[in-house]
Parts: sequence; C-alpha cells; structure tokens
Amino acid sequence: MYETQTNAIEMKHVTKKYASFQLEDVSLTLPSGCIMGLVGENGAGKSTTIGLIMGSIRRDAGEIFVLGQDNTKKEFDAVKEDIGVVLDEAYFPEVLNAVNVNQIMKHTYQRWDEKQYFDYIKHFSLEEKKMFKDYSRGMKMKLAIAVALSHKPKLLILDEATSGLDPIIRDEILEIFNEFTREEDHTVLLSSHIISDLEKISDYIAFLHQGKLLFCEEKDRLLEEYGILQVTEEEEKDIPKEAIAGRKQGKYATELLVKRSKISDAFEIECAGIEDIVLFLARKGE
Ligand SMILES: Nc1ncnc2c1ncn2[C@@H]1O[C@H](COP(=O)(O)OP(=O)(O)OP(=O)(O)O)[C@@H](O)[C@H]1O
Repeated sequence: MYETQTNAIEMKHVTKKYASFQLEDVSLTLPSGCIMGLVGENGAGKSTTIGLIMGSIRRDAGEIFVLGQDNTKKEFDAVKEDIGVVLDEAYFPEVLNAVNVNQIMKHTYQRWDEKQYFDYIKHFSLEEKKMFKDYSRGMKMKLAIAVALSHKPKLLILDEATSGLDPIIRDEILEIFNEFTREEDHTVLLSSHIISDLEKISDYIAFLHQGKLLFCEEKDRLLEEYGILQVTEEEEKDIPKEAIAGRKQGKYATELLVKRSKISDAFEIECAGIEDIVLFLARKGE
C-alpha cells in the first residue's frame, strides 16, 4: 500500500522522440480529486502522453509519478490496480460477451465489483450475451468504461473514450466521471476532441499542440484570463501587444483573443470559451 498523494499525476520535463514526432519537455501536474481534460489536434501527442503515464511507452527523458510512484519502477505494477484505463480502441477478444468479461476481470482485479459491473451493463443498455465482435463502437466504449469503473480505481485515464457515443449517453458518462471524483482521492484524466464535454466537467485543461504543452491550467482561470475583442485595424493599434494572445482576420473586423489583465476596462470584451482559446492559440502556434 502507498499513502494518498496530493498529486495523482506528475510529469516533469518528459520527452519522447519518434522518427517524425517529438513530445517536448512536457511538465504537467494533476492534483488528486480533480478532472483534467487533455485537448489537442490529431497527432498532437495525447495518446503518446497517456501511454507514457501508463508506462506502456518508454520516455526518453524526464520523470513521471502516478499515484506517487515512479512508473518505471517495478512497484508501479501494484499501483496499476488503482488505475482504470479506457483507450481509444476497445480491446476485448471478439468472441467474448459481457458475462465472459466479468469472469475474466474477477480473476484479474482484487477489488472487482461484480454487482457494480452488471449495474453499469444494465445502465448502458448492453446485451449481456452479445459477442464483442457484434458490438457497435459506442457499445465497445461503454463496455470498456464499465470495466474501468468496476475495479474500484482511484485514477481513471480515458483516451477519446466518449467519441462515437451519442450526446445523451456522453452526458450520462460525464456525470458518472463527475460523481466518481466526489470522493476526495479520485481523479480523472480524459482526452477528447469534444472540447465542450471537457469544458463541462474539467477542473484543469491541458492543451497539447504539435508535441508541445501550450498550457496546463485551471479551467476557471483560463475563462477569467481570456476574452474576445472585435476590433477594426485602427482600434487594434491601441491594444498593447502583450495583451494579444491570438488573432483571426474576419471580413469586416479582426477578432482578437486578449488577456483581460493586460487591457483597459474601456474595451468591450466578450467571454471566450475553452474551444475559442484553444483554436486561437493553435493558430498562433502555427
Ligand atoms: N510507435 C510510434 N512510432 C512512430 N511514431 C509514432 C508512434 N506512436 C505515435 N507516433 C507518432 O506520434 C505522433 C503523436 O501521436 P498520438 O497518437 O500521440 O497523437 P494524438 O494526439 O493522440 O492523435 P489523435 O487525436 O489522432 O488520436 C503522431 O505523429 C504519430 O504518428
């Protein structure tokens, strides 16, 4: 056993090089009890980051602690029992059904909760006897989520786990994740392209762009810090350069992503959502 940690995940200056991609100097902290949304375009490095955290991908440099344990040490094997993982490709053998999966998991996880598992199966409307190969993508993800939640993990890591699910079930699943973190030492890291989902439930947002972590910040601070300003060419001259975090040229006006603290109150600044912030900053990065 290990003590409850204040941080569920700590990445310090982590680098991973592939032939045509590099995850560069990523430092990220996810405090226990919080939900972090990981966003980034296709190929930004989200799955690589999750693989590095799980220890399935070897880092080239840096340190990673998960639930307080360095994930390169053999003691990390014991910690894995406390991590529920759902990857973007569901991974059960094709001929198994939900009942068979229960039999296997019972012998895999010490704290497997059979009742909870079948409650989720029912809740997700999954047919117990249907073979995995006959599941739709959404059903596969639901089964994987049911498994991840049923061995009493402390940390849930989900890579694109809600993509392919309809909005109603996505909403229910987000609520389940929310519910999960009501317990103080329960933490969630989830990646998604559906930024509105992440904005809905995350305490922290981490934004990866082309292998670089552009920010890892409390969501509320991001929403407070940034705003959108519509200006003409003339008006833009009065805006301090350091206030401009991103720029989009419209047909009649320019849209700026601005830092509220660096700009006079006289300007009429609109609210920026996480999606706006991410899109502006991604464009700036290019
Ligand atoms: N084993 C590997 N060998 C070489 N390159 C790899 C390997 N795994 C991933 N990459 C490359 O690393 C980059 C990041 O991939 P990754 O899967 O982490 O992105 P992602 O942000 O999860 O993308 P998506 O949203 O499309 O799932 C890509 O350019 C990918 O081709």
